[in-house]
Amino acid sequence: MAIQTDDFAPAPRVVSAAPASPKEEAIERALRPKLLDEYVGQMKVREQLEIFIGAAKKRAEALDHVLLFGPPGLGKTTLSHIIAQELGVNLRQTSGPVLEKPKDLAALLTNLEANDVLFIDEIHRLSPVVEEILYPALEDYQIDIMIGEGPAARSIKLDLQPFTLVGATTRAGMLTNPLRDRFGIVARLEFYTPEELARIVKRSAGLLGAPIEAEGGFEIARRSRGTPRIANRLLRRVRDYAEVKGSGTITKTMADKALAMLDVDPQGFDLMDRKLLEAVVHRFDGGPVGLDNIAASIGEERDTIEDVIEPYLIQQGFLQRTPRGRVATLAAYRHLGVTPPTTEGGLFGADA
Ligand SMILES: Nc1ncnc2c1ncn2[C@@H]1O[C@H](COP(=O)(O)OP(=O)(O)OP(=O)(O)O)[C@@H](O)[C@H]1O
Ligand SMILES: [Mg+2]
Repeated sequence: MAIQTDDFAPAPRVVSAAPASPKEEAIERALRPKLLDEYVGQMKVREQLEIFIGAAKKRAEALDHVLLFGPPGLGKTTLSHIIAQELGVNLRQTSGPVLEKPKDLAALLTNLEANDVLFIDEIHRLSPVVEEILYPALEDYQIDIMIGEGPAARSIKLDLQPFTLVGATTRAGMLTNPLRDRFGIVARLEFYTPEELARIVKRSAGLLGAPIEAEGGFEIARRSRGTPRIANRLLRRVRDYAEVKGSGTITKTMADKALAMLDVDPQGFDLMDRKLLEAVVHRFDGGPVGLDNIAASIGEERDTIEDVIEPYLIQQGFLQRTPRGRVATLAAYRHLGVTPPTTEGGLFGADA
């Protein structure tokens, strides 16, 4: 039997929101809902899309361009596939950093059939020259390409089939204005509630053939940082645990024990979350502290902190982003079991 190195590689971070390995990506694909109706949560986005997709289909037109943004693992890629599926068209998939030259994008665009979906992941990382090509394509379904070289070079216009661009990004703020303005539908994905995640866990357990009790599922859901990717990952780890240490059924006790072993605390925070909170509280007196200082202090990339770790801590009210830097909230002190400072002029006095 072939050994997959990946089976032995230490998991970088059990609640990291990025797919851990090619193997995990394959499992994710299998768990991905295929239709809008199976897509749990994100009511607002789903409602919008249902209407706009219905209308586009009725008129046999291309759907307006869609921008999906939100933290990793919330279902952007999944949604892009669903959009194509619901429209009944092909999906072509690429990503910002992969499109190095204008001709890379031109090749994709000219191969699209009428009303197809082009999905560009990490669209904030498109190079400016490639982005230039995209503007007229989005607006008039046309591209300008250069033929020949030197003095003989000339630019010709090519007509494209009408198409829908679906762009995904973890950072809408990093898109240039002209690009952002060309999306007719802009959808922000939100963290999921524990109830929604419990539905996802239940569905995934069914697909994986893993017996699960409602309370076991809810425990996993509650500790998944609001993120379906993490919920599915924890589910698989808890299943392993229940198979080895229990009868195979995922009960609340099994979930509790497995998650404690994985260092996921009852709030769903993992070591990195706690490290960040501890750094802000202990080393920087609760803040305000700049991102670079936090990054240096916990040995993590700035981008990872901003895209992956912080959004959930902020959404849960443990951390605040202020113009002067990051500030730990009372909830953070409480979570770490540390008495918050009561000084006037201190953190909770000065700005109040
Ligand atoms: N609304 C949902 N309902 C059910 N499952 C979901 C939902 N959203 C995401 N998932 C599951 O979570 C996994 C991760 O989702 P997806 O890959 O779409 O995230 P993403 O936002 O594209 O992440 P990234 O920013 O890392 O690209 C998918 O495999 C899918 O099974
Ligand atoms: Mg994705």
